[in-house]
Amino acid sequence: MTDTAAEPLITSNDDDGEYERQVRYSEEVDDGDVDESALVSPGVFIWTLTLCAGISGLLFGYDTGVISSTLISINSDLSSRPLTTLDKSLITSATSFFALLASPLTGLLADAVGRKPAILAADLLFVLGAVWQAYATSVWAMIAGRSVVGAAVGSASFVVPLYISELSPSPFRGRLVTVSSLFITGGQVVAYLVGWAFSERGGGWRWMVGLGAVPAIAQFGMLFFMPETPRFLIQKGKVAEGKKVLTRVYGDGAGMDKLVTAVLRRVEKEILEEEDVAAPSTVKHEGSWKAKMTHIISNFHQLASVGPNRRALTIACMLQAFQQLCGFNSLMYFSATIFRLVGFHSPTLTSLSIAVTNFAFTLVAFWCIDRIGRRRILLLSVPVMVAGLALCAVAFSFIDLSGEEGASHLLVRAEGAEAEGSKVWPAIILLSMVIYVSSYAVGLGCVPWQQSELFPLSVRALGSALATSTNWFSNTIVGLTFLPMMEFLTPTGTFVVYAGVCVACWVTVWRIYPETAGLSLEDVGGLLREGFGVKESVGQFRGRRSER
Ligand SMILES: O[C@H]1[C@H](O)[C@@H](O)[C@H](O)[C@@H](O)[C@H]1O
Repeated sequence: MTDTAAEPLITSNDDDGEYERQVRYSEEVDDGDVDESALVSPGVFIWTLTLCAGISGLLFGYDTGVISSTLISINSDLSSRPLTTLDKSLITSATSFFALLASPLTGLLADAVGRKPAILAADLLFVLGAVWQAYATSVWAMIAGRSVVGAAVGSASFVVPLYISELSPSPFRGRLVTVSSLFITGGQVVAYLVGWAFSERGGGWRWMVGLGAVPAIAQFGMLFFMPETPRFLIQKGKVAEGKKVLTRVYGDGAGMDKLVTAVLRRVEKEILEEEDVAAPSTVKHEGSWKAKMTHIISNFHQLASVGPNRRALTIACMLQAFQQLCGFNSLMYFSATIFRLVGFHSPTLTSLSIAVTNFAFTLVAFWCIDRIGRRRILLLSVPVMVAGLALCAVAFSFIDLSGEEGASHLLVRAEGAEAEGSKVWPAIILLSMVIYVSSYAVGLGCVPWQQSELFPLSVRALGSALATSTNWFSNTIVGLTFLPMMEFLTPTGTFVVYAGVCVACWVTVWRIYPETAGLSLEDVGGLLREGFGVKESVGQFRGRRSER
């Protein structure tokens, strides 16, 4: 390792973000020998931070999962009348729509004031939204409450993986980011259970939605003990503080001080290299509003015009779009409806099996995401999703859904009637959905949330935020189109369409998604410098695996 005890590359001269930079890195830094692969486990400090931050994931899962039970137990409690289909659609889609709007705004906030304040802001919104919904007396008040929760979910869903990924040592980054997916899917299971527990009580839905405030308050309290990410601190010139956090992340075992200094250098080097590319006016005088606006515009410009950034954005948005367009959340929102339609007597319990399968297989992802690699997991799991969907499509074609009203009244039928006939095909539908959900949970359910690692520091928050918006945009589309598709394309046609999306996903992943497992955040950028770096990354990954 070269001269790790030398002066810092970026020196701070005051606390308010104005700082000088010393461009002297080229000869002194050789980061090729930063070897994090010798680290054995993440350590208590990083585990504590990951678990604290993960609470936002729990809220994300809870608030998106609880809506199906809430809708069926509201009865006439809002606006003194039963909910119409339009009310239900608006209440459901308000969340994803506001999540879509909130992500880029929080991206700017996370860039300007930090990742930690962005989590804090999301907590305040979670509490406000929960209380608002719990006291709502009209449909519009409920829609407003769901919108506030949506803004919270949108912010949290992008900032938490970003926070964890910027804190994690590279060998564990995939796993630690997947912890937030575990919290999401765990939150969905809790939401189903709470929904089931309160569904028979008068006004029980107020408890369902109001309970969401509790974890948010707890996380808000814990946040004060959580640090900002070292990468953000160093970028803002707070090098000593950043180094302190890195030291706590890596621990003070033998050789760790060298490793910490080397990681610090690598981050500094990346910042300086990026600033060489950016317009000089955006680097100096960060205090004024005009400069802030120029900085934001320059970030958008950098994201769209600099080759590696554009490629990172393409991969991240494409993965997030496929995560939703493959139709998974139509099961989350409507599985009870589907199971009742095909004749299950306890549809809520059956749909709980979907949520539990999703959670259980996210645990499998947690185990294998760094070992097997992100790309390989997707290439292996997406074909299984296709098989599950194809089986589901075939099984539906053997079930007679024509009835008196015909397939055009699926929702109404689902509430009143059941399909007649053999129990075999409904069981096959359940089996096919379990196959589909388990393969989704292992791959597409969590790999796209690794998005932050694709972007260099200067555009990481903004890039991740735009990819998260793509997720919520696609989520809204699936939410709005699922029932009409079931009606006009038939259930068989609908699941065939989702299978087609999965095939497109597989081809795209195969062509453009490089293997990023085990690479440092700063090295991923190097892969995307000339192209998508797929071949090179796969070769490097094999090399790293055989060394271990
Ligand atoms: O990663 C999560 C997870 O897979 C959830 O189960 C799903 O509901 C979300 O939409 C997704 O973003």
